Amino acid sequence: MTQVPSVLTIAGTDPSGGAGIQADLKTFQELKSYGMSVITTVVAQNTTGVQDVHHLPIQMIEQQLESVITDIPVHAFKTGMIAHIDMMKVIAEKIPKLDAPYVMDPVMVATSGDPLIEEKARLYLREKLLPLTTLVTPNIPEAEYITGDKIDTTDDMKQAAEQIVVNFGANGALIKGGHLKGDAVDFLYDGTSMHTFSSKRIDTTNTHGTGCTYSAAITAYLSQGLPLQKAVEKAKHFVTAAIKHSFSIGSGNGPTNHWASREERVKR
Ligand SMILES: Nc1ncnc2c1ncn2[C@@H]1O[C@H](COP(=O)(O)OP(=O)(O)OP(=O)(O)O)[C@@H](O)[C@H]1O
Ligand SMILES: Cc1ncc(CO)c(N)n1
Repeated sequence: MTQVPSVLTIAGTDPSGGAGIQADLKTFQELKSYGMSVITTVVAQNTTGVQDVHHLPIQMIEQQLESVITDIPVHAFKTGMIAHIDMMKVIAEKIPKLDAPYVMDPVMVATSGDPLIEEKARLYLREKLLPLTTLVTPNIPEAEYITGDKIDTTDDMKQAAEQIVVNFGANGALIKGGHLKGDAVDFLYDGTSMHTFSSKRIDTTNTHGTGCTYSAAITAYLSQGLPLQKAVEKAKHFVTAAIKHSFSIGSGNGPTNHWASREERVKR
């Protein structure tokens, strides 16, 4: 009988396949962890932006979580888009039952700039969910929201990473530099030391779902028992390759390529 690490995403959907649940499941599959998903919101979106949203009833989100948890072990899980405070409350209640590493992608706006969560939910996320995380993975605007401080330089990024752990109670914080100029540099503060993950900036606008793909890859590696720093290092290689081989499809920001990164990983 094959034993496989199983991994769960709790997030919104993307019918165009580049972000959200769809990006997460593609990443889990590519990295050979068994992927499961709880949908919070059905999002009508594509490479150009968000056209509509339909939030699932709270009891349906709760039931999906119960259906998974009561049947299959979860070796690591992530959350993405959680639009409403009531959804967050249900998820916060179930987290102790999961008893596994938790990666939070604190999704607030889509690459297109469309807002994905309500203002009250942002506050709850910062006050109540953050302390439950093994790792939180904000981009620069999300890190600015969490800390309340402007981030312009790599020193500001490092400071934000440390602050999110020390002042807001996350176990680890990975600040992503995709939104700054120059190399794509991310900083991880794990409660003891600062680690740097850097790659050359790829000249592309195909960055729809990069954050989802990255946090899903970290979660998959954690489900396989890798320590946090190693999981981030390998996930950074994965997302960089996926951006390098991204698809110029759609008329907006194209999606990353989850499977063409395979050759890059085989070479290493
Ligand atoms: N043009 C690029 N070239 C290389 N790496 C990039 C580029 N853009 C982003 N990255 C990297 O991709 C990863 C995801 O970071 P990013 O800041 O894009 O996340 P995000 O804004 O949360 O994504 P999303 O578009 O899903 O909201 C990080 O490792 C970042 O450094
Ligand atoms: C559902 C969903 N989650 C996250 C993002 C951010 O990329 C998105 N565009 N859609």
